[in-house]
Amino acid sequence: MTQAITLRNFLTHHAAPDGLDPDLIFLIEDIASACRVIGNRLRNAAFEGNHGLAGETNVQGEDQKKLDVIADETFARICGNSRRLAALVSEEQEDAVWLKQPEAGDYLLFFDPLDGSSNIDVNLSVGSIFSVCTVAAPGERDILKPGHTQRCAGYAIYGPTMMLVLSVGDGVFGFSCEYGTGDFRLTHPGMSIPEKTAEFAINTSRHRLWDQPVRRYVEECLAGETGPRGRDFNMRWTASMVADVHRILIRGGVFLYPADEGNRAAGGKLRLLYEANPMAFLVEQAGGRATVGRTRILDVMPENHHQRVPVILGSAEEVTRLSDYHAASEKPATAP
Ligand SMILES: O=P(O)(O)OC[C@H]1O[C@](O)(COP(=O)(O)O)[C@@H](O)[C@@H]1O
Ligand SMILES: [Mg+2]
Ligand SMILES: [Mg+2]
Repeated sequence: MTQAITLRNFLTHHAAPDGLDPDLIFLIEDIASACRVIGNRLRNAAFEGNHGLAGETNVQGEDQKKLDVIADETFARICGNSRRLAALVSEEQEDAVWLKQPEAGDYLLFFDPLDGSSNIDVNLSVGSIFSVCTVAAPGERDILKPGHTQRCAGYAIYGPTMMLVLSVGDGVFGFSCEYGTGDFRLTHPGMSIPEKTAEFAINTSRHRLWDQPVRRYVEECLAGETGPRGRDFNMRWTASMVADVHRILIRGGVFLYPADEGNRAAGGKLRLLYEANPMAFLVEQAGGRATVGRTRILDVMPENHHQRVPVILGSAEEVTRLSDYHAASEKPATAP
């Protein structure tokens, strides 16, 4: 069997028609190294006494797991020396960490070091999410970049196989980590999301809090073959965005973490800069759609570093249907 090409070979020769900036290649390789180290720390967590809480809360008021802290430190340590990296923006840090005087074309790295960390102690898949944007002008210390300006986005999934999935704006490519060498090798070229699906993912324990368009959509799916959709739907919810999005990139589906009565004041649940934007970039690159209801996630203008947004993403037909339901519910009632 021929050996699948390595991440470095792919980035150097195949990732973009005009080639990639070598400093971006170095940065992506550093991100891959950080993810490899985090994957190994997860694997050994029980031996190293790293299950459980760190005893601190992060800027979002959430209890940090020991591995949230380890993953955050790992990203900072390994990526922090990347030559043109100007700043690190982490879920676990209140403020951006500036590494150098920013110059035009320098990179900004946004990351959720460990996503789905409530799944660690029950030994289910978790991940790391990342996004890379560029500094537009010398001295600019603006990290509030809309998602359509991302240069690269991706995630690592720590599942039965450790994988790195990424896009530099020309399709989505999945690399599996080879046991023994630790190399990431291209195993999933040109990942694409089928337009149609019969699988949805949402935390249904929040049903009582949903708005009418989401309630309508889910109830129609649950009604199955005899309902308005005329077919049966399957449901999955992992409580780890990386695992839920990975499933959609492999076999289609739609993922919803909408605004509801319980999270509206906060803006939603998922964070724009290091969860929603990178996943929306990947989903669009794979032929799917990603919205906050009607508006494209990638067009949301960020207002703050840890901003939360509603997220609806996946197979284009279902996301369009949900967007239509939102539009219909916003129309003023017509006079009788
Ligand atoms: O527990 P809930 O409300 O279903 O939320 C699950 C969501 O929260 C998250 O775990 C948030 O990520 P973190 O673990 O990085 O805080 C998402 O991965 C997931 O989609
Ligand atoms: Mg997360
Ligand atoms: Mg996290």
